[in-house]
Amino acid sequence: MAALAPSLTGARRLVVKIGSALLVGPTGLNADWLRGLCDDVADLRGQGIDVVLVSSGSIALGRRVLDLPAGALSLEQAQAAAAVGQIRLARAYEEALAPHGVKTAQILLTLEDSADRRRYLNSRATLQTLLSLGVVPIVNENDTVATDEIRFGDNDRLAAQIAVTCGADQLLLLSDVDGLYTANPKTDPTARHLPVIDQLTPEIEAMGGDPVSGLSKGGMKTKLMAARTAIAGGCAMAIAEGSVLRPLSAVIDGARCSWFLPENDPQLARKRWIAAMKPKGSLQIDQGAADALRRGKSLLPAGVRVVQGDFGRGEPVQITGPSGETLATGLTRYTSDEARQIVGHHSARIAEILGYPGRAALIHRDDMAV
Ligand SMILES: Nc1ncnc2c1ncn2[C@@H]1O[C@H](COP(=O)(O)OP(=O)(O)O)[C@@H](O)[C@H]1O
Ligand SMILES: N[C@@H](CCC(=O)OP(=O)(O)O)C(=O)O
Repeated sequence: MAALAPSLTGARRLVVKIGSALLVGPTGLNADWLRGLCDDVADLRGQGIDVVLVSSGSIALGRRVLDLPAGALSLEQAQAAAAVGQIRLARAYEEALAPHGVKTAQILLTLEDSADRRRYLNSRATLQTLLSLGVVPIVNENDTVATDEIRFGDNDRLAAQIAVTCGADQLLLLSDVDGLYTANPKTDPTARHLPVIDQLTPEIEAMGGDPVSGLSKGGMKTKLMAARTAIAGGCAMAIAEGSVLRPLSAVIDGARCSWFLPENDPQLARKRWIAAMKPKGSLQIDQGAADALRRGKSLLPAGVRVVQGDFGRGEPVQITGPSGETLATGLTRYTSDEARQIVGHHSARIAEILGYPGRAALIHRDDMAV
């Protein structure tokens, strides 16, 4: 059965969620661990995989800085701790990724941001743009305003929402447990590990218990809720033990984990998602390019005749045929200004025309719904 599990190196876009207990230890931030994680992230980026990090830890970090007593915090204390901890958390990621030449961005969201259409579209566009610029976004809940989220602790679900929002094909929850067991393994010695879950049955859902660790919020319950969101959106989800020094390498090398398989084909889900986007502009292509698209090829600048509209990298554009008929929607790898300069030219001339190197395709096949 384990043969069915996807591989992280096969991901196109990967979201990794980091639980508080991994990042923050008794003496504060686990700096060596964070460095190892970021080494892994940089390796994956180097392989052309987009990476988004959803990181918990602001409250755990902030409460140490503020010397707050052990045990449950009041809502106000938790919000104050989050405000203090988040600034350090974001800085720590920035410092660990900068030596690899990887840029970072901080995104703070609440669950309401995905419920409100305009805010959802804005956050999606920002994420897309950051990813198309090669940035690794560091996402957390906006704990200082999201009271419910603090009470329920929702970074597992937030991560799943982010994964679906940005069209990720894999979501990895790094936790203090190496996957889903038939019962909580910390309290039930008979609990059995489940390597691959291909359907979220009521029996599976009933296995999700609360956390035991004092720093964590959601336990297995919110991870199963996250799985529901992710797999329905065509995104495979894994739960892995993350405390080893290079946690992503460990998963790649076969460390035990649980995979939840997507209900829909991730490529198909992504294509549907692209097809539903409102185009920011259009590209009229010639007959040769239209034929190539039908044969499953990417769109090269040489086959484009006219560029219309004003769009940025990673934004949706409509592709029309020689007589103006709609052929596809795709995410462009060049801005409208760049596209206007390179269309009609062979891809080998892109660097010479723009003054910097770029991708051969104007729209890659994977980013196109025909
Ligand atoms: N069926 C289960 N399988 C595995 N872990 C479970 C299960 N039910 C409850 N748990 C608990 O969930 C914990 C993981 O969730 P949590 O502590 O919230 O992690 P994180 O901080 O990574 O979000 C485990 O350490 C375990 O105590
Ligand atoms: N947003 C909160 C964490 C909430 C949460 O989900 O925590 P965890 O169960 O450790 O992933 C914080 O940064 O402290």
